[in-house]
Amino acid sequence: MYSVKESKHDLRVKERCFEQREALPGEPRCVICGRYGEYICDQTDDDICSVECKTALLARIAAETKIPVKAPARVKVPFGDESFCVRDNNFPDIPSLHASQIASLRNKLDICVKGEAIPDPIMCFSSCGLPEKLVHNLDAAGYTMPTPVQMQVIPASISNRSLLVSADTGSGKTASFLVPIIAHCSRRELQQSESKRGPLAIVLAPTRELCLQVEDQAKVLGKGLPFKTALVVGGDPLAQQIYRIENGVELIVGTPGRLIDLLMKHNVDLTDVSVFVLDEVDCLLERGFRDQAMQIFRALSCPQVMMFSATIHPEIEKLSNSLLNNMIHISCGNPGKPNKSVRQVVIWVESKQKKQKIFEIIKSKQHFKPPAVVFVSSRVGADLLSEAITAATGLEVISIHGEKTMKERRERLRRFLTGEVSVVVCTGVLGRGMDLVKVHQVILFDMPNSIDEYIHQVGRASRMGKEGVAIVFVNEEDRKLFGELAQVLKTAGAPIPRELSNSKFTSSVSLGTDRKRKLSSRAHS
Ligand SMILES: Nc1ncnc2c1ncn2[C@@H]1O[C@H](COP(=O)(O)OP(=O)(O)OP(=O)(O)O)[C@@H](O)[C@H]1O
Repeated sequence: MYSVKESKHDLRVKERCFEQREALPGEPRCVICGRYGEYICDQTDDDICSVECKTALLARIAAETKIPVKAPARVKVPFGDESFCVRDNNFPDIPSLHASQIASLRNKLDICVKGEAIPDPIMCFSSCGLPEKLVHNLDAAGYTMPTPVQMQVIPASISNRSLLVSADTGSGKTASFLVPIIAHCSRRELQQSESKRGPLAIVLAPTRELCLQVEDQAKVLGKGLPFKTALVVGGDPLAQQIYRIENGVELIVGTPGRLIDLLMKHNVDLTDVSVFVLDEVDCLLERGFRDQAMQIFRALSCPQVMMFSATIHPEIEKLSNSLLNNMIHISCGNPGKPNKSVRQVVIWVESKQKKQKIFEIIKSKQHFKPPAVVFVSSRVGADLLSEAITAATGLEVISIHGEKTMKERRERLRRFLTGEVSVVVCTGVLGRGMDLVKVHQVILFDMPNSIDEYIHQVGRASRMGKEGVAIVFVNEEDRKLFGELAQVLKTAGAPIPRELSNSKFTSSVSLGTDRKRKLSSRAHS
């Protein structure tokens, strides 16, 4: 079946991928998971680490008869040092793990779960009967292996359970809800006639930019499948959005206000909507958005609800428990804290000195690491600061905020993402959810209003565990956040400016206790 290449110390063939050690430099690597390629798969001559990965390899080859089989590069799993392959319905010959083993794997992956009968995490995207084309699209997008949040959320979602998911910024939450949505939508197409094509899923997000990004990603992952999307955000002509929906779409991605507007003015049939996602749920359930989000929820008939954020408070848990039955709570990594991969550099700068300070940073070859995002607290401030930086440094700097037209916002974001301009000054519109992959530096020129927004803005400096830096200006005006900020810095081992630690607004808060936002229980299954 397979040859044992090197097994002097342990003659037992490794059944499972996680039993295998990491490969040392120069050693063969498993073509599936990148661990030590201890064996050779006879059928392919590829290096593999275990029976499990051999089965995965053969299944992949069988599934990809039309697609040339390539040996994937070593998979980099960003959180924790290991990736695990657990149970896969496609590979019945692999013995399933006991509940205690699953619990231990979740522990190692930093996945916490709460709820009844929680499905096991999956090992790869070809599990759970996802359409072949979707698996191919994931692979083509470079998603060789699911991230921990995807490992747990995808099977839980496919089992039709409502979910409340908290996971670090940049950990892959978007695909964790898009993959099951696309799989679900593709299934409907097979069963229903072309003439009946009301939407099947709605994703709500708080900003237009985030909706654009989610819709773009949905299109990439759903390419070639019978899966159409509609973007419903303010600033774009409503008539076009209605036309698109009337012509049949599977997924609507939108902001709450525009979606309500559309639903009130037009008769959109929501009967078939069975999946409702609230991305950045804590923001969507805050005053301002909550009524609109609830109005949309009530217009649906018992949908599966999936809620996501890097910052979920107990009140959100309480609210969701009161609205939904038999929910699963999933927490991955260290939600409720700034991403560990971002170095936080907090500097005490008096308000009058802030501009001078940012000019110095941007002029400094040592400190300026473009492309960079600068966060400010007001729209006027964004315009003024972008102009001032241009005047002082000669760099072209653009601003993005809610007062710009949608056309301008799109165009400016495009110029920033394509590298045409290297600095963007913005309000919170880019603070949450935005996947600014090339950005490794953010500057919080103004502290945001809450420590949660701080966590999200800092998170723009790192995706998938890449290292980044957040430079943060603070002064006495931010005193209401001193306690929480000092605690967050202490937990991260980041230096705390003397003025901040000596402030009476900081000292009233104990720096000894960690912010506890994780689910209280680990792996109940
Ligand atoms: N399985 C995967 N393999 C490789 N890259 C992935 C995978 N899943 C997601 N990514 C990439 O990781 C990055 C972060 O993903 P995503 O934007 O979904 O994070 P997030 O958890 O929603 O973050 P945030 O809380 O900041 O919104 C994206 O660039 C995405 O393309």
